Amino acid sequence: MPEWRIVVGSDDAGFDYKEIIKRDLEGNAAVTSVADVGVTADGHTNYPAVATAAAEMVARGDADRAILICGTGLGVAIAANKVKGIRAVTAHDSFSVERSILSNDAQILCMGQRVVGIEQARRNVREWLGYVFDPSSASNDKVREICSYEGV
Ligand SMILES: O=C(CO)[C@H](O)COP(=O)(O)O
Repeated sequence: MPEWRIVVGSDDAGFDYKEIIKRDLEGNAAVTSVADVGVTADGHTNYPAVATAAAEMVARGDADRAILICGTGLGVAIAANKVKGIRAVTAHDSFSVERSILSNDAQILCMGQRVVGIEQARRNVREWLGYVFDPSSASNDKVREICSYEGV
């Protein structure tokens, strides 16, 4: 079974889901650590700061993957993708979650608390943990093309 160090983050609009998903991750045998870059219950931070903090942890190798939640899952993905080497996607359905790993080798899954129901969001995370990118797959060339555009 793969083992994951996960970082989670959200803005105010994604706080409730972030907390629920964090608890799920802490109880998941495949997860060895969960770091939380905010926001806290009483704190306010705009989504770009949270998303780039989590993405930088992944880019540095301090975490394997990240989950980011905002209202739509869009802003956190845009911000996280500014960090070199990061592939962050917004995905709310099972198939997209699967392909985000198997096609795109994306390290960051973003979801919107105002878009997807909590049970689907939790399921997405459970399934996401079970997928591992296969570098010998036909998708690898395409992922490498993205990386080389970025100089990674
Ligand atoms: O969904 C968001 C960004 O994509 C965020 O939670 C809310 O952003 P806002 O509409 O700019 O307040």
